[in-house]
Amino acid sequence: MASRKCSAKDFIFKEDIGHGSYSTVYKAYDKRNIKKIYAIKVCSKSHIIKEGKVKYVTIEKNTLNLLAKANHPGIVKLYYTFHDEQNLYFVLDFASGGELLSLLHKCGTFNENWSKHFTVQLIDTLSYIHSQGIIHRDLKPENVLLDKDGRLMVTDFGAALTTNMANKDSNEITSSSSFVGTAEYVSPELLLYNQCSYGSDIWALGCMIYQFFEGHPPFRGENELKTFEKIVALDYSWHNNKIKPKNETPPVVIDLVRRILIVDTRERLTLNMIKQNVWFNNINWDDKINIWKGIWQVQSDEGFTRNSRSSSQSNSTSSSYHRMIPNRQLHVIDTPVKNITITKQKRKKPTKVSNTTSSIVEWRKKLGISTNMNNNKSQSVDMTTDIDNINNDLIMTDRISSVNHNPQPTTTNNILTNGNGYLPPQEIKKSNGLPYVKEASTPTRSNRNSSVTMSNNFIPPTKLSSSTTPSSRQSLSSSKPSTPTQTRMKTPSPPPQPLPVLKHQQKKSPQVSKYSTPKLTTLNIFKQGYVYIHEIPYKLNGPGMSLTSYNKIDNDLITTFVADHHNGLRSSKCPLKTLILKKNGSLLYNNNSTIDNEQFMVNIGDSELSVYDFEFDELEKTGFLILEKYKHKIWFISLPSKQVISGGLEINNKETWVDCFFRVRQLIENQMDQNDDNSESRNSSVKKDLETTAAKLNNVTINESKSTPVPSETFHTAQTARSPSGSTHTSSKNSGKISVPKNSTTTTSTTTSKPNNSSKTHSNLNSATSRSTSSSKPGSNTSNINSQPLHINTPKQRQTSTSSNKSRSVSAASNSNSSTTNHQHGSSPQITLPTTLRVNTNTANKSLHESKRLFSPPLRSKPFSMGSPLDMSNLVNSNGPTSPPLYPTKKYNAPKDMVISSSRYEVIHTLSNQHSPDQTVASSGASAAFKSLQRKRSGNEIKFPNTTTSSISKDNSKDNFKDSSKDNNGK
Ligand SMILES: Nc1ncnc2c1ncn2[C@@H]1O[C@H](COP(=O)(O)OP(=O)(O)OP(=O)(O)O)[C@@H](O)[C@H]1O
Repeated sequence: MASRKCSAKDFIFKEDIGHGSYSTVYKAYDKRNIKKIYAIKVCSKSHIIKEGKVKYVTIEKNTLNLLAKANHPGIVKLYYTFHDEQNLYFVLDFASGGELLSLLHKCGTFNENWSKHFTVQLIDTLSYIHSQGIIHRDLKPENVLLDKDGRLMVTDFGAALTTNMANKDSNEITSSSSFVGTAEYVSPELLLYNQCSYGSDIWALGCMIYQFFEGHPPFRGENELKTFEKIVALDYSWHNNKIKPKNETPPVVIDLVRRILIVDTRERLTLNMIKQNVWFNNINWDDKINIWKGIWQVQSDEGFTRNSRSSSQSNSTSSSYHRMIPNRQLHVIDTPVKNITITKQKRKKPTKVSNTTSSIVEWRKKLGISTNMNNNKSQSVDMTTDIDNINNDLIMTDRISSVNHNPQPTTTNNILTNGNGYLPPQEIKKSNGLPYVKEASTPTRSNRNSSVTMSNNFIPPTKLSSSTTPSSRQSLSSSKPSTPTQTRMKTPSPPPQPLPVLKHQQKKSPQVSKYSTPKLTTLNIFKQGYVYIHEIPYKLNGPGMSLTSYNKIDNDLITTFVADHHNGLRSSKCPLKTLILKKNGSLLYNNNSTIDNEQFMVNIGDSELSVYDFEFDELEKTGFLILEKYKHKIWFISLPSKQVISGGLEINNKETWVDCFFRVRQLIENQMDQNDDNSESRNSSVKKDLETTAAKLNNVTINESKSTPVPSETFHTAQTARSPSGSTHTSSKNSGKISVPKNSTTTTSTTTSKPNNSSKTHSNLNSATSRSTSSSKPGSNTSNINSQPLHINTPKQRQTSTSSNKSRSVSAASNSNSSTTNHQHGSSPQITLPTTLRVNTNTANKSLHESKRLFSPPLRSKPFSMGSPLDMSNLVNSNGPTSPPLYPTKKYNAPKDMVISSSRYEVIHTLSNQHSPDQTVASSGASAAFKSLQRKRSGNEIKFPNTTTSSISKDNSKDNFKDSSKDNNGK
């Protein structure tokens, strides 16, 4: 395969799969070989410079470059590097199995077989890395990824050090070093002497072996300083794992770890010595085929000890395997409340190097050790490197290696050895043509052109950013890598819609946002619908949500929980409830059988409330909205399918629950602004609203008639013909009675009555229809750009969607106009349709989204009630408050007193200004969740089947909890 010069245009960027402190990693397909999947690490140049990361990016690039030569299966391979105006790109092996740490968290601990297998692979990999004169310096389970077969791949060489040591199997101190690494795995020589060696990696290996058996690293203090103290004092012990039976760790392993975790590097075992250890007596270190079998290939038994999270379950091994690989996403949509005085925006991920460094300085100061940290001669890159240097010196004008677009050499069959290790590249080439490094010629213009032709509406990031992104979003996402893009631009936003105001509420003073002008509605019920609510109380001593697990609400916990309790969470066993969100923030529920028995659940404005979106999609009725009142309760909220409820007690389906939450929080903030210290009056207002709602709900009529399947054509007609007039379904403001006139849903009143802004709406509607009919396949040419639905699933927009998530966090805290952003990108008005109306073809969905975007529902003025599915579809657009107007050009200005934090604990802690021992735990859980925050909400993907991404995501979402490994194993 001829080598070539690459650019972002050569790849189809899919979902982001992770975030580092200076990068976002995307899954991507090679356009020239669509079966080939890569992980592309995208680093924003400006962010790298701003954060002083140039050095680490350069090291990573150079090291991976060097290590890519031998195709060692234990190292994430770098295939290409390139850059454009904004970003640097690393095209890497895609490790679909995720991080080893996640697997370990899932498992609790590994059994001896797995531990040994992983250790053997680590040793083989480290041997190779050291043989190249490289010290990794940040080895830990987080930096070890797994491929689809469970074969490990070491990654993250940003802290690596290249030495000239002749003896590669020596723990002799090689150099003075900068302080890098992660507290728990940092070696004592680095702490005490500011020096490192190959032995430093071996120290980390020892920590990892310990962790495989015990479930946690050997040295972990309440904070980094305490951790350091433990490290130099060799203060660790075995059998601390309460889940695991005592003495399960074989003495031979304990002895091995003891010989590795030795402070004096001269006494510490070297890799060769480790290989000779009795624990590896059955290992043939030359048998690379066996060594490099994936963990899923070698073991048929469970290779792990279940932890408490799943101990109640005894599912089959294979399903357990599948659940081991996390691929569901928990999105934190938590918003801290205002009046918190942290102003600095938290980074997506803590910058471990600098954090650890400052801790070490502090620690060394305490001990009276020299704190001269500038002894870093071995690192050659100037931290002050400017953008030109990045362009010219650092990155990256061509491929690392020529690429064979065949399946990767990471399968056992492809691992070629010469008995001593890996075949030299030439040998490999001769043997089977697998990739190896070679100088590549500059691609020809025609090559480049051809890739452009293949690019399906690819718009270079620079173009796209200038044409699509409102400044507010840019300002929020300025420090993140801008996303490579491949598809289309977004259509302009619909015009602002008036908000409904009920007459009897007009006396109340209107709530006006500080940052935006919409008159917020005084409609009492913001959102209402049938849901399943699963409530888990907090209990100090577990097992469900005990202090330990509760404090670590992260992706893993929720994934496990949902997998384990799927049936209980959303099934006929779980009775449907009516959930009501009031404008005062009250979230109430009502058991449908006892409709008058309304329960107060929580207040959305509560500072101790966190909200998570776990693959939640209102259109598809998948996933969960998770609400958590800190140390009180967790609620899993999910939506029933239309088959279950046949009709729907749903109002305001134009806005998602999440958007409604945000809007209500915004309202509450405004109220707080207006009357900061009259909590009493707020309480009485809450009470009053509760009473009003209770009275209203007493009169709700629920029509239990079964839904009638409706052909897809009808669906389209119903969408486009939905009346903006409001004549069909209107809410009763006086009686509180909700009823829908029969047969009212087939109205085509678009032409018979006009909404407030009817002319505009009408023209949009027409325009939607014509676009809908004239639209061609996605990506065929730019003329389609304007005909795309509101959500367009491009990496760029996923990026802005990320920003959108972030801005959600901002909004409630700051009373900003973030709902504007949300509405534009993350959550356009949702139309909830009966399942029978849902059409899965691209065209139909496209029509749906176009109609959805352009349709301008009026206020209702007449009562409505549940009816047939068609009734519902009309209800959807004819009721409830509209979203605030959009202000795409308004620049977002964060208020000074705003906090952006992922951690519910941190928020609470900041509020109460107290310290408690569980802070660390809570923060780490939150930071894991915060990582997930950066991912787009699954709904964005599902909505647009026009892109390949959407169909893939859709599949996943549909099958949310049955086959959680599908995405990882099915490639
Ligand atoms: N080759 C890959 N295949 C699959 N996922 C990957 C790959 N590389 C990275 N990831 C995922 O993306 C996340 C971010 O990776 P990245 O290397 O950018 O940052 P990091 O190493 O986690 O953080 P930092 O570089 O700040 O230490 C990782 O945590 C990992 O889950």
